[in-house]
Amino acid sequence: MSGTPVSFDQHPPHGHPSNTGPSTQNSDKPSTASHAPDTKPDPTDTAPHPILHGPDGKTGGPLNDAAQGGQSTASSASATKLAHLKSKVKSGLRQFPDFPSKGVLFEDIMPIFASHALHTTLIEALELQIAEAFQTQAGEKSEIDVIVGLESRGFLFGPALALRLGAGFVPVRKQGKLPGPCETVTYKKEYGEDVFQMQSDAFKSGQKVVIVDDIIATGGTAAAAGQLVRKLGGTLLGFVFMMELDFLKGREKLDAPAYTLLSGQEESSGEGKGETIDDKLPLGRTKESAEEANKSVTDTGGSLAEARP
Ligand SMILES: O=P(O)(O)OC[C@H]1O[C@H](OP(=O)(O)OP(=O)(O)O)[C@H](O)[C@@H]1O
Ligand SMILES: Nc1ncnc2[nH]cnc12
Repeated sequence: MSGTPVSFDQHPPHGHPSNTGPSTQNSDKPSTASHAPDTKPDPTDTAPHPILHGPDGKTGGPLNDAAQGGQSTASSASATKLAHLKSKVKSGLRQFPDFPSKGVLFEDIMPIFASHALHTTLIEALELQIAEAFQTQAGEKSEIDVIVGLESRGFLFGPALALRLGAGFVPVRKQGKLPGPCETVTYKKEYGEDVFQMQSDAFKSGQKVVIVDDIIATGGTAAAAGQLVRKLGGTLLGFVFMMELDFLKGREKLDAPAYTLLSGQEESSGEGKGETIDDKLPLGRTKESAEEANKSVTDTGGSLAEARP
């Protein structure tokens, strides 16, 4: 039913609208469907280490890979902590079928920000994720000069993260909102087309930039932001997302490493490899609508390379 939220564990595996069986995601607590999630600390929470999506799309970012050959106690503790934080963040998500249009399973992140505890946990998790991804020290000034946040949900946590990292914050906004000379890119996203802008003097050429946003779906939005950063002469270190809708393969549109805290809409109830795109479509989405949503940036001013570095 349109507009009715479903919990993380309730939403069916994409591509299987009729499959309403239990999720196999992990032992994270399900979010509550119609009210803000319970945010009390849970001493019994023993979630396994979730997948860290590294730049190659496989398990583990740079630190994790190195860790496989002999992890230090400190990095091991940090990985365990990150796993715990991710599990908490995930408990604050909820899903709305057929929003904003039919066939889209909307991931609602707002309960996370409605809760002081979950909001705090999210910022901590993102800081740790960035420390792992870019080998910075949590709590210390990083080599990152600028966090670029994407309108509008990237504005919810980009500035807080920038403060924690000792970096500046620069917004990418929808067309017509920023004064002065701007760079402009038109792009396609999961549900429609949009135009992004960035002020031409937002940062200095050569500054090190990390782009953050809540969700990467088809990747059109993030790819467009990457183009803007490059138009300004920024050194794009990578992208960080709260969540990735894996089946839409958005990271393939990106030309810098991408890291995500959580995966969404990825379960396939054990069908395993060899699934077609039809098997991976959420809630009645047609192959045609998914392919339409997945079309690349329309006004790129340059081609997008492989996502993997
Ligand atoms: O990977 P894609 O398919 O491009 O989609 C991802 C984008 O879609 C949503 O933003 P939206 O444009 O809905 O704006 P909002 O944050 O203002 O709601 C989301 O916050 C991402 O920015
Ligand atoms: N399924 C989805 N849920 C929330 N935000 C999105 N942005 C693009 N696709 C989305």
